[in-house]
Amino acid sequence: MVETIQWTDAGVVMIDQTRLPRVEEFVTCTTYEEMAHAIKTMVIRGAPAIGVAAAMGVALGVLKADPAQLDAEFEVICSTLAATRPTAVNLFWAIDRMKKLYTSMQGQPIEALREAMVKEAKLVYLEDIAINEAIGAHGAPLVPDGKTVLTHCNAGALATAGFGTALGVIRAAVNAGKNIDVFADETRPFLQGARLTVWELQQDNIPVKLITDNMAGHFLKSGRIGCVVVGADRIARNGDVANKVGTYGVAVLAKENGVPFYVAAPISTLDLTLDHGDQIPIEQRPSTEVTEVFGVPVAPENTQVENPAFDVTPNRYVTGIITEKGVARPPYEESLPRLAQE
Ligand SMILES: CSC[C@H]1O[C@H](OP(=O)(O)O)[C@H](O)[C@@H]1O
Repeated sequence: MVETIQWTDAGVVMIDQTRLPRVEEFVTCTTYEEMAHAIKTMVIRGAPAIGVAAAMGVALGVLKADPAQLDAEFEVICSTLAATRPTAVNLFWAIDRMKKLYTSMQGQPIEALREAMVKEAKLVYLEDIAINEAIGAHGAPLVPDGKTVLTHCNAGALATAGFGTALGVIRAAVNAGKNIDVFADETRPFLQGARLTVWELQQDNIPVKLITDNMAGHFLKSGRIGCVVVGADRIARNGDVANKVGTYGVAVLAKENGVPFYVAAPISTLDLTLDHGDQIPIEQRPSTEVTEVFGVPVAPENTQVENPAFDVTPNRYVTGIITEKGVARPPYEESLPRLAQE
């Protein structure tokens, strides 16, 4: 299993996901500023993974903060990390969790605070792996045996602390003895599918084929796809799902062809403060992600670009939302809050 991120005595070590699959290179962050940069530049990416990274980034910041300016510096640490990427709610969930711990330790010696912060960040990491395994266990029975699973982007070990959410469901189905293979959408423009999902599944010897994004409809119509399983970055209380751009199109084509469309995500991806998905902030990313591939231009100079990193899939296209506490079914306004409270 690939190691996405690790807390070490030398700093937080993570595989540089901008270099995969050609280069397996690691980055070590020793400050919260370096961690913020790693999140913003997608050295580490994926909703749960950037939540873990943010928690570790807060701990790094507290380790180096000036005890005489602690409250002011802690605020800057959290706001800097919160400003990195707007869509994945896991980032804000993790920062809020570290803030609650900080508040609960007011007046305690700096050494005790630092130790508690590091311990909490490590706990966020360990809990995420267990959560993903539970998501896998709930999702595996939903995967039709003997068929192909279509997935979009990367919601695997590389998008989490380990095991993955959508790929966790796939891993659990394979571990349960199901005879399945995977079609991975390349997922332009950042190519998480081509560069990360294919690489991950090959590491686990799970049969995977790469398809281009514009092939999804053809295969969904073919009868070959047993189900679609994707991750999520933020889910509103009505079950609208923000995920990597292109997910919406896959979901509509899945419904058109009667293919179940599942979203696999931890409860920490729910944003029950939002009534519907149109309220979810959509990150706009640099034009060069669209006009270049590994620095090679694929469009004329000065090409104007739109590059929304996510889109929102309305709940009517979502067959079920697989969480660590079970599978939510429509009406999501009732099932999601109930699951979140369990
Ligand atoms: C485990 S869900 C990961 C989720 O995050 C990805 O976005 P990005 O690669 O930009 O961080 C994508 O939406 C995945 O579904």
